[in-house]
Amino acid sequence: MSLVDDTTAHVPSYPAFWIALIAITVFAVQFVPYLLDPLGLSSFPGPVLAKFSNVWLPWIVSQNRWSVTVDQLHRKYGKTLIYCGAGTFVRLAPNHVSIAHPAALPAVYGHSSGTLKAPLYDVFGPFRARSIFSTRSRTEHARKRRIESPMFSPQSVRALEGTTRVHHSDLASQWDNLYSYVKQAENGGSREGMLGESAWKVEDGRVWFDCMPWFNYWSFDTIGDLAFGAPFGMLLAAKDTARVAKSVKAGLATFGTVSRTGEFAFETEEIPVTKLLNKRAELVAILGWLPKYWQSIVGTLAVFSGGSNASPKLAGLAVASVAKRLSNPQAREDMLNRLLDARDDNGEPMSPEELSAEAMTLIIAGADTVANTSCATTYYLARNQRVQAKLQAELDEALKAVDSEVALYDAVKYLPYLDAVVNEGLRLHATIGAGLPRVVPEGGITVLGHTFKEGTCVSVPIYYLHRDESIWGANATEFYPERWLDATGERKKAMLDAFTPFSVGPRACIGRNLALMQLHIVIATLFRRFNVVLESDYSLPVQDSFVRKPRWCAIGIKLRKL
Ligand code: HEM
Repeated sequence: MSLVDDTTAHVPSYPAFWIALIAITVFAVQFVPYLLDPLGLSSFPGPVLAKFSNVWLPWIVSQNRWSVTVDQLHRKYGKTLIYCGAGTFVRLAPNHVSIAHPAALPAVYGHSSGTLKAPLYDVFGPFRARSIFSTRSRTEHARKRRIESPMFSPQSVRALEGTTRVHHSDLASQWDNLYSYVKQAENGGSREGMLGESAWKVEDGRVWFDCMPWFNYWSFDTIGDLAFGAPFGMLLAAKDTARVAKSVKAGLATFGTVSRTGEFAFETEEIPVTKLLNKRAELVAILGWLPKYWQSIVGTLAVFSGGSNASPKLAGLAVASVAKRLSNPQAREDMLNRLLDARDDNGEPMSPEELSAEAMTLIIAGADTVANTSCATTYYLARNQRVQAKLQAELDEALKAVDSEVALYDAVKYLPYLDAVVNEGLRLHATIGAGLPRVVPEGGITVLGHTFKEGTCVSVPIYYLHRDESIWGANATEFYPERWLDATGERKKAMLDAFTPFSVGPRACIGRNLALMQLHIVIATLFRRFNVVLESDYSLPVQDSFVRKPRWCAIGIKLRKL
């Protein structure tokens, strides 16, 4: 009798066996569908790896080249006329086609398209309950949209202006504080230092600092106040910080029994909100494109631990924001009221988890996007002194009778040059630059003469549409607000058809009116008060992960003579 179990003797242990097994598996999983082409996409051009593998797109995203690569591919294949559509259609994955044409916007995103959000959106929420942004169910989305739309109607947004003013004013005051270091330096004071977490230096009669964190402080405080009746306190502390629930589960459990003293009924901790948000954004933009079985493996890799750890902490922020607001029943009307009053078809209110999911969407979708757009617009204005001077002349004239450091929306809403500046910032930066992926419904859809089968993923790349020379002219990559004022007739129509910073259709941005108000007021307030220049003629460094976030933006400011 053998003392060893030799039943494994038939299993070859040499590497060739395993290599062969992996090769056969890869062939079966990737090449067979490629060869069979069940979605009929073989005629569309694209990178070879993208045609048979789901790894190409997440790889590009991980290299921080998402919008730019898609843009380059459309241009590349546009020059190779042998392909159908001459650059309009590019295959980004075995089942995904990017369609770079304004006419594709209504076909892919419009009310009658019938498309649904793609599985990418499954990775966005840390809660089991879906938010208005992350849900892929049409019925659930329609219910949430009905509840939340009135919060963002033009009238409701106008009513919020008063609450936002204090934060515009705090931002301007903090930049005044920074500028006061110039005078102090002239009187022998220090030439560099810190205001909160913001490093500054004095040179050439200006104070120099990175403005990106300041736009974050301002924007997050504003949304905190609008949504939950209190700012996070970032702007006054000049610090990327907020108090969050240490354990989401413990936080959620207190919602029904929350204390009325303003004290949290659970353990809390301080977190650097925007730093964690950026880490999480990097990770979800990669994970979202991977098949489900890869997501759980990749998410645990040490290299992504920052992003993985960020998710529960940001969920803790939503939980703490809701809990704090619930502890103050006397709070003025805010967005949370609307969510609290909402009832489903069975008369049931939102669960604590659903409330938190919506709160997190409001914080992230509302604050991050506005901060990034404001920063990018500031960059372009600082880089273009001609444009800045022209804007300031318009603001000086329009606001000469206004006795307030913060611009009133009524006074700046219809200023043509300011409006053109805001549009140009949204166009050129393309805060959400990627194509937003949608799944083709049963029966298929036809876009620009091509019928896509059920289950195909289609998207329209915003960054490309905003820079297409055939629409915007040879100077498409320049910051040139005049284009909005000079264009008329067919040309203006073509521009408006391609301009889609907030997307279109039933899943378009719900906060558009609020975003436009915020952008008009903050640009008018800061540029009327300060002349802003860049440290050098650098390109704006951007983290391109779903939202395009400036990584930093070093500027020098000087108080204008008002
Ligand atoms: C410059 C600022 C902003 C830009 C460029 C922007 C852009 C967008 C875009 C392109 C979408 C569609 C996303 C998709 O289909 O995946 C979207 C959706 C959304 N945005 Fe905004 N947004 C901005 C500001 C805001 C603000 C201020 C809020 C609210 C406080 C907000 C709340 C939302 C929500 C809740 C959705 C999901 C809507 C739905 O699915 O029904 N956004 N946004």
